[in-house]
Amino acid sequence: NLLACSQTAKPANQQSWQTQIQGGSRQSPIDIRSSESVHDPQLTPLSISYDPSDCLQIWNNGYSFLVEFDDSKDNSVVSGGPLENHYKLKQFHFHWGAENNRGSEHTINSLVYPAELHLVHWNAEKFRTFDEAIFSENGLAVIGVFLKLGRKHDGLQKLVNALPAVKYKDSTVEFSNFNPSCMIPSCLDYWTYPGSLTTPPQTESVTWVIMKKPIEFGDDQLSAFRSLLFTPFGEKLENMVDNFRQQQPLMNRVVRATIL
Ligand SMILES: NS(=O)(=O)c1ccc(C(=O)NCc2cccc(F)c2F)cc1
Ligand SMILES: [Zn+2]
Repeated sequence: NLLACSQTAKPANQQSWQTQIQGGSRQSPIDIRSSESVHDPQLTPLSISYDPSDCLQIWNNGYSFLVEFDDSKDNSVVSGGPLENHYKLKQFHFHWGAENNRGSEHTINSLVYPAELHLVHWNAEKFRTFDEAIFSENGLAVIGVFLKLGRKHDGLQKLVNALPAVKYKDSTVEFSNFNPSCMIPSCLDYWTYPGSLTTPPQTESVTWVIMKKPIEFGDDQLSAFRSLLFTPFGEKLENMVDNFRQQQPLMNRVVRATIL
């Protein structure tokens, strides 16, 4: 008939107001409902090994601050768990809120954490560069670690002390000999699901590994994150806060959980 059907079928839990990329079916972040996750006995522990000498610099890219690694060698890698290949660490960054009641991108049974760490790795067995992997199925593996407020995190302080040098968008500072292993929880239990980048271009190339246990850090350390700026030197000061994306519909995905 001439009248186009206005009521196209939408996946049951897709909300019209969700900022869905065109036809996105596996967007991130999501709310992880632990009761709906599937315990998968085949999920082995993650094998994570980082070389602090691969650490190069910190860069304020106007979304977050990235600690970037030399991915020309094979020293800082993650494998095992849900990953078919070994993935090289490219950078890590954080997402946080203006206030303590928001900040993380993923949530656990709707529980929000004040910040979330993302360790971004790319599949160096299947692709030649990070830029190629970012646009490819199984191209990236991002380890997410929740941060909760409590005791000061001694390992993080070296990073916090460098932040004033990258206050403005597009500033960078040399940063070396930092081992990101200090930010991995001692409990290696995790959830895993197929998803996307949480910032543009939101490509659906990410195997997400979300650690079940948070790490702790101090109020002053979170304040240092919040004193960064979205804006370049000379422009209106806009504090870098609330740099997290809204949760996206699960659609037909299953979140798997370890039983370690
Ligand atoms: N928050 S997250 O962990 O999901 C995430 C991880 C990495 C990137 C990224 O590298 N973007 C820059 C970038 C680099 C190369 C090519 C790109 F298209 C691109 F967006 C964005 C989001
Ligand atoms: Zn991120």
